[in-house]
Amino acid sequence: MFVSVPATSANLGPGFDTLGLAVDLRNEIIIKPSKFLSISTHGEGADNPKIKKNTLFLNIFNENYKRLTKRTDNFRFEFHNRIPISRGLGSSSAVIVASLSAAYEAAGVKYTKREILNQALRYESHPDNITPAVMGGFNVACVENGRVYSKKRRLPDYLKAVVVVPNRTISTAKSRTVLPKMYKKEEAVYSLSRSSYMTALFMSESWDLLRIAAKDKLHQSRRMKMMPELFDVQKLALKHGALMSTLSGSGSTFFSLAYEKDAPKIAQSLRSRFPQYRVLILDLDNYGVITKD
Ligand SMILES: Nc1ncnc2c1ncn2[C@@H]1O[C@H](COP(=O)(O)OP(=O)(O)OP(=O)(O)O)[C@@H](O)[C@H]1O
Ligand SMILES: N[C@@H](CCO)C(=O)O
Repeated sequence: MFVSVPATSANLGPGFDTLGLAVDLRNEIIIKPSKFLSISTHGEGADNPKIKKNTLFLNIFNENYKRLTKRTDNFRFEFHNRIPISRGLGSSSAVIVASLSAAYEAAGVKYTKREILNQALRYESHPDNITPAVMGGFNVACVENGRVYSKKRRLPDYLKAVVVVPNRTISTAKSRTVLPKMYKKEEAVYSLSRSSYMTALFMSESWDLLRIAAKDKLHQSRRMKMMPELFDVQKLALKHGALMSTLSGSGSTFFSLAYEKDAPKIAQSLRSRFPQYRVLILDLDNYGVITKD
């Protein structure tokens, strides 16, 4: 069995815990029945003993395989990781969505993507990464009584993502602790209005107004202060034609959306100014998690 799951960029500025989209940078897992548990890890995290063990994947897989089959069986897992870990590209959501999909496939139980998404919410309480990881495309999502209600819009081929991946990791849990418990009404309205406007722009493919919609007062600049050079990344990307440029998830990656023709010059300017960071031009993803026998 083969499972492939995309990286995701959440929040998109003002859509804190609600907006997200998928990019074509995928973790792939090959799973085969085996006499003994066996794991091999390649790519991102392969040199990190904690990631190599892949406890997060195995715990979710085993729990759900047992729930679905009432059995415990052994498998061989081969992990090919491309999503940078703890950099704001949804690495934890990718693991959660991939392990759930793998458990349903291995159990031979019929399922829908919506079921995977609702199960994924048990392991990650905000839906903005898990929804595009399952569905692909741009998604707006909310949670009611333990279920995810979401709407997807496919993304066109002529748009690309330019992502700047710093070498510093930022854990989501830690990055949430720098946020205030209370917000002023003006801050809430500022971001709420832009999050709604951004959703309307994505749904109507009105890309040229995105940079107004992408501003935020809830989390972005508070988090960017932990890595102040990100303000320059954002300025430079916008100066060279990015349609919007936002902190990806809780950081440290910075995500810019651009017309295909502008992506190389945005990437080039970022590479020359920040040679220590990885700068990637990525296709957007409309498929979400994929499984094959
Ligand atoms: N490929 C992987 N294999 C095993 N564990 C992983 C893998 N990717 C992520 N993890 C687990 O998820 C944690 C990272 O989750 P975290 O939410 O902090 O970052 P992220 O999902 O990359 O960022 P964001 O949610 O902001 O997009 C890691 O510390 C590790 O425990
Ligand atoms: N909405 C989440 C995304 C990161 O998982 C946050 O900003 O903390």
